[in-house]
Amino acid sequence: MNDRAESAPGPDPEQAGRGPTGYGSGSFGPTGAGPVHPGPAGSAGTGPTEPEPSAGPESDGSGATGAQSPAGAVPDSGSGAGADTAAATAQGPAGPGRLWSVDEHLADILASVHPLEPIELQLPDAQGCVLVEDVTVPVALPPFDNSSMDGYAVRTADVSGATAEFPAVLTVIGDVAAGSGALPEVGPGEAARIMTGAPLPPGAEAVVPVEWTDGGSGGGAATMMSPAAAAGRDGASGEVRVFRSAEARAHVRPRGSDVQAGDLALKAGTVLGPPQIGLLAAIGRGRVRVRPRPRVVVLSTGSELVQPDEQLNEGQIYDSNSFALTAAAREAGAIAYRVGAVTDDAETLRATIEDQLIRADMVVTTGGVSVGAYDVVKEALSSVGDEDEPGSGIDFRTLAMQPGKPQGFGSIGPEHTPLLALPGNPVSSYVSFELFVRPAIRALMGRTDLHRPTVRARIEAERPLSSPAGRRQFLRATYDERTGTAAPVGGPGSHLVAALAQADALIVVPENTVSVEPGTEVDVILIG
Ligand SMILES: Nc1nc2c(c(=O)[nH]1)N[C@H]1C(S)=C(S)[C@@H](COP(=O)(O)OP(=O)(O)OC[C@H]3O[C@@H](n4cnc5c(N)ncnc54)[C@H](O)[C@@H]3O)O[C@H]1N2
Ligand code: MOO
Repeated sequence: MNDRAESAPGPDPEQAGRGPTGYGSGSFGPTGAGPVHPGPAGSAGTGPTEPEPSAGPESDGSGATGAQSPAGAVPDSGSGAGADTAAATAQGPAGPGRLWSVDEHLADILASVHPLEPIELQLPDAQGCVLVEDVTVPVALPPFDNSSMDGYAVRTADVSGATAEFPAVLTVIGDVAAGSGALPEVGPGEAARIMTGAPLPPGAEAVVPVEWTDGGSGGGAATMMSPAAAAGRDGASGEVRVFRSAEARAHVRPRGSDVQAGDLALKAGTVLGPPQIGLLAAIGRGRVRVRPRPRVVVLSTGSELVQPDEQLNEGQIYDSNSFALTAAAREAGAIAYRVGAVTDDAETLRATIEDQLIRADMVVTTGGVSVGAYDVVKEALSSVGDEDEPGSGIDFRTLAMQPGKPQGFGSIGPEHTPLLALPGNPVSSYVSFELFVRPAIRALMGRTDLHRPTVRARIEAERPLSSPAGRRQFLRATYDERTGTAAPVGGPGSHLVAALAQADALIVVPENTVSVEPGTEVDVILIG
């Protein structure tokens, strides 16, 4: 179960509906989905069949108070930090009203996410993966002395003192091309025409570039060689005039000058980027042991959601979260599978997730985690844990942050696959992804650089920024490295996807700060 194919999955893994068919009908736990599946994963609920959730008063800071609202204006006018903090205080730290800090939530997630077991992968599939073995060099690079220029392989004594006026005249004994096996011996008074990368023939001590010679033409300095085919190998015989002397080993790349046999090419823990993949290929390694890229299944929930390109009817909106988060998961290093929106029906959602588990190292859902009557993720997953399995099940929490207040996290299914249930508001889900999912993906990959870089920057704004008391706020911004400033884009509203698309940074306003004056230095997370 949940076996990982060594090769990359089929084409376009992001495509909806690529879920496995015929997956066993076992349930998540005591209250898991029954054996009745709604259909292939991804096809479930792409059309809204449930009633629309009623639009309750919004408490997510999406009101008119933008980033430039007056000092002290708290955008979260609903059950914001005040209410949350009061509840937490009233009910104690472990009670249902407990407010969790961003750091606590992240720590809990990272404590339960472990690097995936290493596997052997073909080089192209290993890109972005963490190497788990020390790779040593089996043969020296370059494997033989070779020319760094197109020119003539010569004996240095023969060209000593050569000038344009008094050139050395050598007999050309043949061509040495890259890949040449049988090499001509260069004797006194002789030269072999040699191409870049070709082995230095025996007897030769240096290479003179063709530009230092007449190229066999009998005239002045050549700009290039006469093509072997076109010239009927003219130039590979006859005479060549050399206009300059050459030091021993000039334009020769010595065997082993890059790496020697037995050298450590790459050490365990290296992230395989393009140059590292190139080095492995150069030393002849076609397969390496790495931690695989995690397979992350992204599914959005909401009966109001319609896929792009489809007809938008009254009250419907396009599903943007599954696209944004699938792209973000891929960018974080995962193999991402996008599952289309699932309707607000707990059984459908449970069955869809169950269908996906076979190809998931992690599941990410969006929407349905708040307190609405149709908050399906909460309904479907609150009770999937197995009482006999410590740590199993999904825990729904209120976090002291904006956006991203409601969050779910836990593990699901027989393999205890981590599941993060993010809030549905598009900015909330994206910010939550950055803060929680991305580090978790990188932890699964065995990477040590889990987090985005954070810099200190001065706020560039016309008016003070307001932030809800008791919540760490993440304001979308553009960061200017040159001036060391960050300027908010859009306001704090969790629905502002257009502003999010302009942003490359998140301004972090601490929990105990309700107003930030322009010019103040703050932490800024670089997400671009
Ligand atoms: N009475 C309360 N209402 C709300 C509270 C609260 O504490 N009390 N919290 C608010 C906060 S904060 C957030 S965040 C949201 C989270 O709600 P859900 O996770 O249940 O998300 P939904 O209700 O499903 O959707 C919220 C919003 O986002 C839109 N959405 C959802 N999915 C997508 C998608 N895939 N692509 C684009 N847009 C999506 C959805 O249409 C809603 O507009 O709850 C607040 N309410
Ligand atoms: O502000 Mo909610 O906390 O929109 O994610």
